[in-house]
Amino acid sequence: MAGRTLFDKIWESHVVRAEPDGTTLLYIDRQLVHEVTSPQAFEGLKLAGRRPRRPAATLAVPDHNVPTTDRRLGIADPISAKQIRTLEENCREFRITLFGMNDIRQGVVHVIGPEQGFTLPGTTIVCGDSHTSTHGAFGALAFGIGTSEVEHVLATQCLVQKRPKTMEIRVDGTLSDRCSAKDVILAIIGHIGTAGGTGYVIEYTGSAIRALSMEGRMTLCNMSIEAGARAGMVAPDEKTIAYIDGRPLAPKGELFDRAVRAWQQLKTDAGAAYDATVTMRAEDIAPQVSWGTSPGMVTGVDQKVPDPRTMADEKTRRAAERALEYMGLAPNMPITDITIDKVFIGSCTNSRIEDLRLAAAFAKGKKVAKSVHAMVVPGSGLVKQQAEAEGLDHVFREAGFEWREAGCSMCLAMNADVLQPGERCASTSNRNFEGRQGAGGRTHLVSPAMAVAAAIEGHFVDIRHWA
Ligand SMILES: CC(C)[C@H](C(=O)O)[C@@H](O)C(=O)O
Ligand code: SF4
Repeated sequence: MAGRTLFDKIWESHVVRAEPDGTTLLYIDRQLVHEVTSPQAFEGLKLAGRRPRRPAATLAVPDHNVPTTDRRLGIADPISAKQIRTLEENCREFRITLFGMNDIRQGVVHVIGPEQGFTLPGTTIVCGDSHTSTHGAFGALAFGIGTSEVEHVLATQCLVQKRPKTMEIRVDGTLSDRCSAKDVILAIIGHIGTAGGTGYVIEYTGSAIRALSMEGRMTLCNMSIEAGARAGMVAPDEKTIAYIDGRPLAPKGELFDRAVRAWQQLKTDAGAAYDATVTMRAEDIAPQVSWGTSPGMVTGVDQKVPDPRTMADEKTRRAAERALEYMGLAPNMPITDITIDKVFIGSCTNSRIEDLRLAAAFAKGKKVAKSVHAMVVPGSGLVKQQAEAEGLDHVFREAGFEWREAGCSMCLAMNADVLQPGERCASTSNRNFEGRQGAGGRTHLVSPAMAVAAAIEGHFVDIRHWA
C-alpha cells in the first residue's frame, strides 16, 4: 500500500461511514463555540428537544463582541450584550463549559483552544468560525463550519463531509532575520492566490516550517482559509509535544505518554502522494504588507504599490483598480511611503505571548508617532496576565500603545474598536476586506514587528533594516 499523508491518517481514523460517492460521515472529537454563530444552533436543539450528544467535547467562549476596555462597566452595546448573555444561558442550559467574559481564561476562541490543551494532535476540531484552521498547527484536522453544522455536531458529534484533496506547501531554507510566520503565510497567499487552496487541505512542510515555534505555526495555519483552503496543518513534533505537556485540558501522566506515542505516528509517510505541491524558498520572503482589499493583494515592503495597467488579466486589473481606489493609494508608490493612522496588534493570527514579546522588544524605549493611535489586544486573559508578569504592558504603555483586555476587537470591529471612514491601519490580523475594521476603514496586513515599526515611524518601514 502506498504511504498515507498526515491528512489521510486523521481523516481515515474518523470515518463513521463512507458512501461510494465519497460523502462521509466524520466523527468530530471537539467543538469550540463562540457567541456569534451559536445562538441559532442552540435554538435548533431546543426546538427539536435534543441535548448535546457529548457536552464535555465542547468548549465555549465569548470573544467577538466583548469590550476590550474596563469590563466592570459592562457592555454598552445592547446587541453585543444580548449575544453574550444568550451564550451564557445556552451553556448553562446545555451543560457546556464556558469561559465567561470575566474569566481569566477568556480570549479569542482560537487562542484559548491551544492554550488550554483542548487542541490536540490527530483530532478533528470544528467551530462555527473560519479561522478554526489555526488548530491545524498541532497536526489536528480543524476547520470552520456553518451554524446548522454547529447544531448537527452538538446533537450527533458527527458531520457530513466530502473528502477534500491534499496540497503540500513546502518552504525550505532560512527566513531572513526579523521575518516571521506572518510574512510566510502572506507570501504564500500572494503566490497561490486567495482561491489557490480551494478544495484542499494544506500540509505545510519543509525546514522553514519545522523551524517555526508553535505560535508561528498557528499564525501560518490561521490564514490557510485566506488561501481558500479547507484547513491547514503541520505534523506534530517535539515542539508540539512540549507545548501541550502540562496544559490544563491535556492528558496527564500515563495517558499523556500513550498519547505522545500515538502523536509520533502522525506524519506523512515517505512516498505518500499529495494531490498538489507548491514549493517556496524562505530566503525569497521579504516582510510583507498588503496593499489591497484581499489578503492576496500583498507584496514585499521593499516593493511598490502595483500598477493595474501592467496586469494582463482584465478581472485582476479591475479588482486592483477598485482596491487602490478604496485604499486611497496610487500605483507605483513605494510601500514605505504609505503613512498610517492606527495600529492594531492582536487577533487570532498574532496575539499570543510570543507575538507580544516580539512586539514589545521592538517597541522598547521608542515612542509611537504623534499622528498614530496604536493598541495592543492580547489573545486571552492568560496571555495578558503572562505579558504583565513579564512587564510587557509597561513597555507598550511607555511607548504610547494602549493596553487592552482580550478579544477579537478591531480585527473585525464587532465591538467598540472601530476604524473611522478613511482611516488607515497597520494590522496584525488576517482580513483586509472593505469595511472589515469599520466602514471605510483601510487595512494593511502585516506582522507584529512590522506593525510596531509602522506605529513608531508613522509609515511602513523595512523591519530588516530598522533601528
Ligand atoms: C464572526 C465569524 C463567523 C467570522 C468567521 O467565521 O471567521 C469572524 O471570526 C471573522 O474572522 O470574520
Ligand atoms: S480574531 Fe478576528 S479572525 Fe480571529 S476569530 Fe476573531 S474576528 Fe475572526
